[in-house]
Amino acid sequence: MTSPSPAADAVLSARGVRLGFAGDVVLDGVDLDVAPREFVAVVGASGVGKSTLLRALAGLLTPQHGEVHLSAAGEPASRAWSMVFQAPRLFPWRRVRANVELGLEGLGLSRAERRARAMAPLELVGLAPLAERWPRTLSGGQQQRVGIARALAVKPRVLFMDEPFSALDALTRQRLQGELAELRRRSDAAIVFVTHDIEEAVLLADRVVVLARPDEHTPAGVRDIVTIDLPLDQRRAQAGFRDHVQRLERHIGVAVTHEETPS
Ligand SMILES: Nc1ncnc2c1ncn2[C@@H]1O[C@H](COP(=O)(O)OP(=O)(O)OP(=O)(O)O)[C@@H](O)[C@H]1O
Repeated sequence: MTSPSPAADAVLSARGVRLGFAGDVVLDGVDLDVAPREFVAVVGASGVGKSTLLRALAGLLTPQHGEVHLSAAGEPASRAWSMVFQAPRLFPWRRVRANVELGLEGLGLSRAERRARAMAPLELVGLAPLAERWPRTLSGGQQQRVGIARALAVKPRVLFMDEPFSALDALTRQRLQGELAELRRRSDAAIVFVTHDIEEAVLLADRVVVLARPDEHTPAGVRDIVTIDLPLDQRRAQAGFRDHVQRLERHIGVAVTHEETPS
C-alpha cells in the first residue's frame, strides 16, 4: 500500500513512518499531517510509542522507514520547532527571563534584542512580573509556564509538548489547560501535544490521534483520528464532550466507567 502524498499546506508531515529500537518495531505505517496553527493531541496506552513519535516528528529520532517533513523556520531569528517536557528543565542559576532567553541564543540576536524578545512570551503566560525571580522561588505551575514561555520565545512553527502538565497537581493542571487554550489563540505555532489524559486531549485539541496496537504481536499504528468539532470555550460543558471522550476511550481500550450506577 502506498501512503498518500503530504497535504500541500502542512507544516509537519509523516508518511509511512516506522520507528523502533534495535530490531524492535514500536510504531509502523504512521501517516500524519499537521496544518499551520492546528492543535493535534496524541493519545494511547502507556508504552505505545507517543513520546517516540514526538521525537521522530521533531527530527530527534530517525525513522527506520518512511519520512518526516517539518517546514523550515517561518521568519528570521526563529526556529522550526521547540519542545516542552513534563519537567520544566530550568537552569537554577539563571533568572526567569534569562532562562527564556536561552532558546534565543544562536539566532543572531543582540543581547538587548534577546532580552526584549523574552518578555513577550512571559507576558503571554502571565509571568512578566516574575521575570527577575530565581526559578526556585516559583511554584511548579509557574516553572512549567516559564518552560512554555521559553519554547514560545523562538517563535516555532511547531511546538511539541510531551505530557507538559502530568507532573502538576490537579488544580494547577486545570488552570494551565485553560491558559493553553487561551494561548493557542495568540500564538502562530501548530501544537503537537502528547498526553495519556483523554479528557485533556478533547479539551484542547482540534484533532486527537489515537495510537494503539492491533494485537500484542503487531507494532502500534494510528488507530483513529478524531476531529473535535466543539468550540474551545467551555468545552467540557458541551454536549459532545463526553461522546468524544468515550469514543476515544473505546479505541484505546480503556473501560468506560462514566455511566451512572443505578442506586
Ligand atoms: N531509547 C530507547 N531504547 C529502547 N527502547 C525504547 C527507548 N525509548 C522508548 N523505548 C521503548 O519504546 C516503546 C514506546 O515508548 P514511549 O516512551 O514512546 O511510549 P509512550 O507511549 O510515550 O509511553 P508513556 O505514556 O508511558 O510515557 C516502549 O516499549 C519503550 O520501552
